[in-house]
Amino acid sequence: MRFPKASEQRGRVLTALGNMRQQLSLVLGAATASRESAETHLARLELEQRVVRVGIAGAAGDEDLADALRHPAMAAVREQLNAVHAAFYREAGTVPGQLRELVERVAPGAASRPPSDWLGRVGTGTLTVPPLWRIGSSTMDDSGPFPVAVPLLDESHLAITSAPKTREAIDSLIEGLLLRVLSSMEPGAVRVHLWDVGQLTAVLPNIYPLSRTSAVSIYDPTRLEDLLDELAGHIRRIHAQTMQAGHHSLRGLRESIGQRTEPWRIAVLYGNNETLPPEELRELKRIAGGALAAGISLIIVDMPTVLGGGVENIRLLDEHRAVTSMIGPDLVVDLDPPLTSAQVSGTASKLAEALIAKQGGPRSFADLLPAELGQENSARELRAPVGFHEGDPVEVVIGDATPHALIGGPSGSGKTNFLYALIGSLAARYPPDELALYLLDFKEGVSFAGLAPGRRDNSWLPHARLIGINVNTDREFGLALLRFLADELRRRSAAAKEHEVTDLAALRQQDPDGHWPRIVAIIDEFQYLFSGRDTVTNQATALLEDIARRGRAQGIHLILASQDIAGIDAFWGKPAVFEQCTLRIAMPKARRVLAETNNAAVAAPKWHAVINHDSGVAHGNQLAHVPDASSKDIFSSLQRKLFELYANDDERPRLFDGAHSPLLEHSPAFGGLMPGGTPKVLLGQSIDVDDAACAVELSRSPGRNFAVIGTASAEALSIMDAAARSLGRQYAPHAVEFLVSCEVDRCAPAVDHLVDGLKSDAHLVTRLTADDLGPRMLQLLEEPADRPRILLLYGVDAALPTLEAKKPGELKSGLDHFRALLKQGPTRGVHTLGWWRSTARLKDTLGFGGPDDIGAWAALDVQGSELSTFAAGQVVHWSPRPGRALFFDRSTHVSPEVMIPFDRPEF
Ligand SMILES: Nc1ncnc2c1ncn2[C@@H]1O[C@H](COP(=O)(O)OP(=O)(O)OP(=O)(O)O)[C@@H](O)[C@H]1O
Repeated sequence: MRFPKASEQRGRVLTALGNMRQQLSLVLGAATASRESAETHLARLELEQRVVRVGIAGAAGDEDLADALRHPAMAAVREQLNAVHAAFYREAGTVPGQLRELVERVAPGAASRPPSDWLGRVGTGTLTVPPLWRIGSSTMDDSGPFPVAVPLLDESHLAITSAPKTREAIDSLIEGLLLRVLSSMEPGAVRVHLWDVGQLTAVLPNIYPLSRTSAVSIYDPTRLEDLLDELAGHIRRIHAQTMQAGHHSLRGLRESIGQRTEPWRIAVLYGNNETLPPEELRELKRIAGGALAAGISLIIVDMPTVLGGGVENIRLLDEHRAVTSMIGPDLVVDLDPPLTSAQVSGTASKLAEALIAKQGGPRSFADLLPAELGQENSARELRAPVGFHEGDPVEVVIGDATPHALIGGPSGSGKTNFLYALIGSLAARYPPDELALYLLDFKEGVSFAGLAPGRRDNSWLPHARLIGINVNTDREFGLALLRFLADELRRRSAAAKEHEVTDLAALRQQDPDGHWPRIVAIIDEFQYLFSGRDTVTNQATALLEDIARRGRAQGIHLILASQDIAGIDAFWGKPAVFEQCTLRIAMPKARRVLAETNNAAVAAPKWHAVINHDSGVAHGNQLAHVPDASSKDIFSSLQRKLFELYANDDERPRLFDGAHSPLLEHSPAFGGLMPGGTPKVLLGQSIDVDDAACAVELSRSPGRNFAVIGTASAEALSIMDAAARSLGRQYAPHAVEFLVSCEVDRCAPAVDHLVDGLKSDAHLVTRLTADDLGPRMLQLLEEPADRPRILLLYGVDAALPTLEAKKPGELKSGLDHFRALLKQGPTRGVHTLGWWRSTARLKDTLGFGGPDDIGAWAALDVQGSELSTFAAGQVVHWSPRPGRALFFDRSTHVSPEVMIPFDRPEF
C-alpha cells in the first residue's frame, strides 16, 4: 500500500476549507439579503402608516414624506396607497349625495329646507315628527356640501359646548332649531321650556312673542328645580298614562291610538360650564333617562355632564363652525347662517297668533262636556276634564292613586264654581248607575240647592242621591252622612268578601247585576264638622278616617273643600285623612292645600285652579282655567238634559235644608201611618241621610209616656201637634179619646186648632181644666179602659199647684193620681204626652218615683247637664238652639239625638 504525500493532503484540506468558506459566504450573503428586504418592507409599512395618518394630500405637502415616497423602493407603497385612495373616494364621493337624499326624504319642509321656504308659515304636523333637523352643512370633497342634521324630540337629547365668543352663534343655532320644529308641527304640538343659569333678563328674547302662549315657558334662573319638577311631573304622568294603555313610550301610544294625547316638549337649559349642585344634577340625569319616552328632549348648553337616553353633541369651533357627533370629529360643520332677530320674532309672533286662534280663545263649560252623554264606565276610576291649559283639557282623576281630594280656596276664589265644573263634567260622562253623588254644604247659602228639585225648576241632577244645604248649624247632618258612607263601606266590604275580591272593579266583574256605582261625597266647608270639642267632632274624625282609609278599594270617595287654613288646621291630629287626600286642588291664593314649599297657587290667575295629583308636590302641578259653570243657565241646561235622559220619580235626591223645617204632611213617615199595630208618635224630622221622622212607640209597657221639656213654645207646640196628629191617623173614628188640657194661655189658639182638627177627623176629644185633671186621672185609674186614651197636657207645670192641693178628707192629691197614672196608665192603654217648661217641674211631678215613667222626651231650651237624670245618667251634650230639639227614647237610643220639630204655621 502506498501512503499519500503530505502535499496532496494539504491540498485537499485547503480545497475543503475553500468550499466551506464559499458555502459560508453564500449563507451569510442570503441572511444579509433577507434582512435588507425585511428592512425595506418595514420602511414601506412605516411610510404607509405616516401617509395614512396625514392623508395623501398631507403627505404631498410634507417634504420628508414626499421625498421618501419618491424613492424607487417605495414605488409599491405609492401605488398601493393611490389605489386605495382612489377606491375610497370613488365610494365616498357618493356619500354626500346619499346624505342629501336622506335628509330630503326624512326631514321635509321646515325640518331641513332653507328658511325662505317656511319662515312665517304655520305647521301642520300632528302625529309624527321628522327624525332629523338641519343645523348646517359640511363638505368632504369636491362633490359639494351635504346637509348636517341632528335628531331631536322622540329621538335624542342635544348637548352643545361653546367656544369663546360663541354665545350668539349658539342662540342662533337653537333659535333656528326651535323655529324649524315649531314651524313643522301644528300649533300647540310642541312646548318649549327655557332656563338659563346666568341670564337675568331674557333667554332667547327673539322667541318671546311665543311666551304669551303655552308654547314657550321661561323659568327663573335661580329656580332650576321648578323646571325639573315640572318635567319630572310630566314624565311620571305620561309614563303612567302610556303604561296603562300598554305602551312603553308616548310615541307607541300615539301610533297605536292615532291621536296625540300630549305635546312634545323641548327643554333648553343653558349652563356655565360649572357642575350643577348634586341634587339637581341627579334629577337632571333621571329626567334625561326617562324623557325621550315621554316625548321630552333636552338641549343642554355648557353643562359638563353626561346625559342618559341618547345624546348627540355639537361642539362649536368658532362663530360659524362646529363639529358634531353626527358626522364625526374630522368633518367640520358650517353652521347655517343665523336668522335675523326680526325674522325670528316675526315668525314667533305668527306662530303665537296661530296657536291662540287654534285654541279658540277661552273655553266654556260646554267644552268640558263629551260629545255623547253617559258613555263612560267607572269600574276602574272616574276621569273628567275640569278646565283647560292653553286650550288643552286638564283632567281630574279619582281612582286608585287619588281616591280623595282636598280643595282649598279663599272666599270668592271660585271653589263652588270649580265643584260645579267637576260635578257637571263627571255627570255628563258617567250615568247614575256608575256615579252617585252626595253633596253637602256647611256654608250659609244654597250652593247645591239647584241640583235638587226646586220651586222654579223642577228638574234635578239624577246622579245626586243627597243634597244638604244650610247645614252650618247641623253638624249632626254631616255626621249622618259619614255614618251612611261608613255603613255603605261595610256593605261593600262584605259583598267583596262574599265574592272573594278586594276592590270595586273586581266586585263589579263578579257581580255584574249588582248596583255598585262609585260614590263621591262632596263636603264644602267640611271643617265645620270639627268645629266643637264634642262627640260630633270625635265621631266625625273617626268616621272620616275610616272612610278615607278604606274608601279607595270600595269606590267611596271624599272631596273635602274648605277656605284653606281653617280647613287644613282642622286636620291637626287627623293626618290620616289629610294624607289620603292625594288629589289637591288649589284655587288662586289658596295656602297650605299644596305642599308647604309649592307656591303655584299664589301666582295662579283668576278663575284658574292648580290641579295636583301628587299630594301637592310641585312636580304634580297642572294649571287649568276653569270655565264658568255656575252662572245662570249654564249648569241647569246640562241638568235638564241629564234629567230627561235618566230621571226617575222614585229616585229624587233627598234634599236636606237646614234653613227650612219640613212640614209634617210632607214627611213620608206621616203619609205611611194607618190604623193597626202599635201606635207611633211622630215628633219631628230626624237628622239623617234618609228622610225619616223621630218617633216613639206607644206600646202598652211601663214608662211609655212622653215629655216635652223647655219653654220654647213654638217648638213645644210643634212637637205636641205632630204627636197628636200622627196618633190621630192611626185610629179609626171613636177608637181613641184625646184628653186635652192647656195651662198656657197664649197657646190656647194652637190647641183649639188642633182639637178642631182631631174632631173633624171624628176623634173623641175632651177638654180638661186644671181642676178637672185630678178627678179625671183617678177615674182613668179606676174605671176599666174601653178605648185607648191619650192625655195631651200643655204646660203641665202650671197645673201642679192645683194638682198638689188635697181636697179636705181625701188621702190622695191630684198629683198622686197623676203619678199613679204615669206609672200604671201605659199598660192600660192610657199614655201621657205632656209639656213641662222646666226639668225641675218635671222632677217635681215625678217625685220620688224617679224618671223611669217618662220613657221618652224631647228637650228644647234646656241645658244638657240638666238632662242626664233622664238619659240613664249619661253626660248629655246639648247646647239649645232655635228650631231644634234633643230627643231621647230610653227603649231605642244609646244616646240622645238632635231632631228638627216640624214646621207648624203660627196661630
Ligand atoms: N271660572 C269662573 N268664571 C267666571 N266666573 C266665575 C268663575 N268662578 C267663579 N266665578 C264667579 O265668581 C263668584 C264667586 O265664585 P264662587 O262662589 O265659586 O266662589 P267660592 O270660592 O265658592 O266663594 P265662597 O266660598 O264665598 O262661596 C261667583 O259669582 C261665580 O259665578
